[in-house]
Amino acid sequence: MSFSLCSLTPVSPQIHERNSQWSQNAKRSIFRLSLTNNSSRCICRVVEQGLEVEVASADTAPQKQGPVIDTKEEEEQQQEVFNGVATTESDNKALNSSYTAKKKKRDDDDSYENRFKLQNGREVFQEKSYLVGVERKGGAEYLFVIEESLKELAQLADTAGLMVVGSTHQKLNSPNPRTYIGSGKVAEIKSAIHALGVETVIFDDELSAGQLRNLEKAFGGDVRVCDRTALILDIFNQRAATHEAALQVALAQMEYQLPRLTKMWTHLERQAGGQVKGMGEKQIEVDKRILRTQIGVLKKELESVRKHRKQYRNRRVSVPVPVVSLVGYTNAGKSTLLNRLTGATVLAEDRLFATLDPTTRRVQMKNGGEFLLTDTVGFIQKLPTTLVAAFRATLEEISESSLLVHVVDISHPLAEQQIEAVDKVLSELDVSSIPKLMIWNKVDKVCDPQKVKLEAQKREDVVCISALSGNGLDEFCSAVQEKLKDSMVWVEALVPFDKGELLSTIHQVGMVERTEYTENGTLVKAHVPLRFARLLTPMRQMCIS
Ligand SMILES: Nc1nc2c(ncn2[C@@H]2O[C@H](COP(=O)(O)OP(=O)(O)OP(=O)(O)O)[C@@H](O)[C@H]2O)c(=O)[nH]1
Ligand SMILES: [Mg+2]
Repeated sequence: MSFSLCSLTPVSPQIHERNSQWSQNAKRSIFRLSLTNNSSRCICRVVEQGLEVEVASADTAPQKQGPVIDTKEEEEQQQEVFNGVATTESDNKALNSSYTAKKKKRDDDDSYENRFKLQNGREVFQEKSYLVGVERKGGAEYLFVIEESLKELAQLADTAGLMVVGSTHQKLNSPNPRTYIGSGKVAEIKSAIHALGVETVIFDDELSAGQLRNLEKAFGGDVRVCDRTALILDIFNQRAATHEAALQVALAQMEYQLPRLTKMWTHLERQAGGQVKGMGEKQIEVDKRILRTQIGVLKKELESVRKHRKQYRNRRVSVPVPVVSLVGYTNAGKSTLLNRLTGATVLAEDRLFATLDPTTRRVQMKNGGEFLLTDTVGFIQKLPTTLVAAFRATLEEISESSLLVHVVDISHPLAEQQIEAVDKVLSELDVSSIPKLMIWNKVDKVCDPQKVKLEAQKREDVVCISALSGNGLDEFCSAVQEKLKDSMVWVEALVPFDKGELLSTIHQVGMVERTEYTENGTLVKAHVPLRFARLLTPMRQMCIS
């Protein structure tokens, strides 16, 4: 299959990687789409089956510029000024200002070099970004107040490897359909762009294709405009570590991209002096067709990957150990908890969206009981619908669990809003019938842990823990067991002596209340998962007779 170069609106801030700009995932059978918006370096690169299919214009990474000024000459000039060799005051001033300009240029070059940072094991160029938010007048539409939402956006930008140099917000009745913000605000941001050397402007809400285009035009130059969704997609793109996650992210990026493919080819008409009028429009159609084909191919590939995972899951189900899923806001401590309880080594760090792929590990309790614990992708407010849809299949694991453990960072000032945001996503996933347990994590970080613990005791189904220190983990396991018991059925079965392995499975997956040895076998009274109870049916009958 081959794909042609197409011109696309920017999906996200370009994270310039030194040396290997495109090849990070080259061995994976995925489509990798990276974009820049400068018309001179508009690129779409598609990688399939580990092969680079087509590449055009490699002029993407800003080349490191060599020092523009001759340091020696500059030092001599400076000496002359300080030694009073310059004859007149105007000469002095001229030399001074020339020196300042050259020094600034050299500092810029130095800071340019310093802006290459190691990010997720890759060296990336930190673009200077400026954040913009809109607060709706009288609207209780959003969970977070604008300042907090922008703070979170800054965290997202930092996670993506960008350098935030400023931010602003505006109160509006409703967003401007052309530019999202008002014209005065556009002008204000434009001045900030010049003053701060901004390269990317990030909006806290999803922008339409027209708004993106109009804003880029208004800001002028090479300034890139993107929105929260594109930024999150970019982080996911950087973090996707498995084949399935990479496919899901690529699909979400393309679906985000499709409606935004407009009017990018009008430069062709201008170059041809109007003789090829309509050519731009045609090219958009071609681009859209290419993208739709790619989306189709990706969906098929995802389907086959999922089939595989399902088969694996079915095999797992044959041993009916209850599955407990950890859900929660990003950075709440889900992976830390999984690691602590199971000795797993899932990446846990103080960054948003550290985890994308589910990881399942066995938890062995002190009383011999077991359950499987699954760590999942974190949620966030204003989670793009394209992403929820893309990750639906991964999150389906959640819908097959016996219990959902909602992990909350109780030390976070917006813990309550984060709980609401998580509940909102869970309601979209249709998992309301699964029992839930809430964990207030990071209790070691709050000012008054005792007060928080007392508050938790007053509530039903809340346990206080510190995943980091291990405090409260025994209570957590007991609470999980109690909750699991609610979803199990009571059985009394007579297990023949030659079925010893069944007896140990009952101990493993259920909660045994009593065992008695009789002439015909072992009489067991226990709570067991429904699926397993069915397996015991013949023995239950024996018991009844
Ligand atoms: N003080 C304190 N820090 C914690 C605790 N649990 C987790 N953390 C820290 O919180 C940060 C985020 O932890 P993770 O386990 O990566 O959070 P997560 O919920 O898996 O995050 P995502 O994968 O991004 O959704 C890390 O820096 C952890 O060390 C805790 O109980 N106390
Ligand atoms: Mg995690």
